[in-house]
Amino acid sequence: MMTFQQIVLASHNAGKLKELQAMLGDTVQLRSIGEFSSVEPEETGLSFVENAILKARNAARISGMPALADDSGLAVDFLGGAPGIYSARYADGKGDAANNAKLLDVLKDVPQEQRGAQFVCVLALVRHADDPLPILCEGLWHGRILSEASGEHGFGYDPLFWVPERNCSSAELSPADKNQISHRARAMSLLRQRLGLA
Ligand SMILES: O=P(O)(O)OP(=O)(O)OP(=O)(O)OC[C@H]1O[C@@H](n2cnc3c(O)ncnc32)[C@H](O)[C@@H]1O
Ligand SMILES: [Mg+2]
Repeated sequence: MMTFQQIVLASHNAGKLKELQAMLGDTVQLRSIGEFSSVEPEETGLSFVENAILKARNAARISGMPALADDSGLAVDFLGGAPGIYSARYADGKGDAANNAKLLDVLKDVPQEQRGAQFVCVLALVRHADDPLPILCEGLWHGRILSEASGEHGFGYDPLFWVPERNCSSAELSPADKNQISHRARAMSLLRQRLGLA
């Protein structure tokens, strides 16, 4: 069993840090890569897996600590899986509100039954920058894209993501509830098993 007291989280997204730390509890402390560097690596991979590994290696190199990365995004069926790995950059780096506005606009004439989508999360954990065997865990969360934003919790695309098992948007879930059922929760549950924390 691998034991870690502190891991650097290879993410500049405060929402991810909050969710992942809540899921890990106090057995492992996540430290943000923002404590070490404000430079974000270019996400040049063609898959969630490649980008997660790239971010984890970069953070381990900068911090000298074991590193966990989360590469995630929203895959919309009608758009052939877009924005996918480009979710953060969908509106050319203008941020969450612009990403959401663009998605609503692109789907404006698409009927409900064709608005299926899934959130994807890949977690990659490396013990050091050149780790030849990163631990990889993935999680999917199936839902639908709403035709208008709803809810104040969460971050990113949460206000547009309808959660069928709860009959509300992801941004209407309490943080604790989202952390039980989300794509990130599923990936983290697998990671906890791999680390012997489950
Ligand atoms: O790369 P880091 O620094 O971790 O932070 P990021 O926000 O750029 O993260 P990604 O590159 O993985 O892009 C993920 C995109 O998917 C969105 N996303 C991921 N998980 C989400 C969630 O649980 N709820 C809403 N949106 C989410 C998020 O807002 C981004 O637009
Ligand atoms: Mg990113």
